[in-house]
Amino acid sequence: MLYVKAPAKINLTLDVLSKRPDGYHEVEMIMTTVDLADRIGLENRQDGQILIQSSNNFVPDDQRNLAYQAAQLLKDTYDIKYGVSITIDKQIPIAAGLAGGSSDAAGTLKGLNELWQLQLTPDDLAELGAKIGSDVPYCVYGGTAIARGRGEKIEHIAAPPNCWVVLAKPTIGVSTAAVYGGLELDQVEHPQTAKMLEAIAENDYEKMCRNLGNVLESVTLGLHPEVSSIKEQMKRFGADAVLMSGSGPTVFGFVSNEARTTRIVNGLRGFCDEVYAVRMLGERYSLD
Ligand SMILES: C[C@](O)(CO)[C@H](O)COP(=O)(O)OP(=O)(O)OC[C@H]1O[C@@H](n2ccc(N)nc2=O)[C@H](O)[C@@H]1O
Ligand SMILES: Nc1ncnc2c1ncn2[C@@H]1O[C@H](COP(=O)(O)OP(=O)(O)OP(=O)(O)O)[C@@H](O)[C@H]1O
Repeated sequence: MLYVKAPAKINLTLDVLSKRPDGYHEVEMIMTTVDLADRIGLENRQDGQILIQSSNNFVPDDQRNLAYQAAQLLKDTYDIKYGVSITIDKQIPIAAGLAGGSSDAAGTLKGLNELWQLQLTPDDLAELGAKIGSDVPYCVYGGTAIARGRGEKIEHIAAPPNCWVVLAKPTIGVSTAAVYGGLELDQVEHPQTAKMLEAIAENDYEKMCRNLGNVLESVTLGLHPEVSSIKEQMKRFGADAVLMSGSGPTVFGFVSNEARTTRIVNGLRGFCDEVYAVRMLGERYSLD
């Protein structure tokens, strides 16, 4: 059995520049991986079948699973006769804005590249991953990056200033397509992506906190007011800065000190089931 870690990501910024003719949106977003990860087990099969087993009943166990799609794509592209049993130990909240499914797909691509000895480069895997979903190429590399296009054009940047990250996911799940669909582009307040890049380059924690921004946040807040109240609580308990990740509904808060992190986590647990204190991983390939 080969094991691969598939970490979650958060968006430090998420800007949408335009709507494209293909139905996707042109984005510009800074993402970084955090140390909350699914663990994927891969075992070769001689019968050619792809089987999925997961610790979580809400994870689909058929071709709807992005890890299944990753295995199928490799089989089809490289005419592989083997199959694979994929076990997903799910730690990342589902439909949360943390790229859980995309990271499972990326982890499966990387793991099968080894198991089936395909000798593909990370760039090859990222290009294949784009066929599965917009976040998959980024998840192949991990670390800190600015993503453009529909999310598949990746430029690696330095690790953000070090701090604690509190994640809180309300019980609702959010459909990414519905959130992009609800975006009114002429009304959005664009984040200062250039300032965030400066903050990271200068390793300036306060500047990073001041420049968090996500244009999808107001859409999700409109659909799910409970996300607003989690943001408010996180600020009230003492987070330095708070933002929704991706299309939501997970909210993250940055905290510079451990004692305050513990206080925020304990405070939030009162009315939110899924709360985690994690660290940013910073560099690409840091889990490999
Ligand atoms: C919100 C983010 O997670 C931020 O990292 C991503 O932009 C979404 O990435 P994802 O979940 O991998 O998205 P996909 O599976 O490729 O697309 C889901 C749906 O989101 C919308 N979508 C996604 C990406 C993009 N650049 N523009 C879009 O409009 C489309 O309606 C698409 O049908
Ligand atoms: N391996 C997987 N893990 C979790 N959900 C998956 C997986 N494969 C497919 N799905 C489906 O995808 C939907 C979205 O789940 P996921 O956890 O990937 O969302 P997300 O974290 O919001 O992703 P993103 O941030 O990339 O938009 C789920 O409702 C589920 O039905």
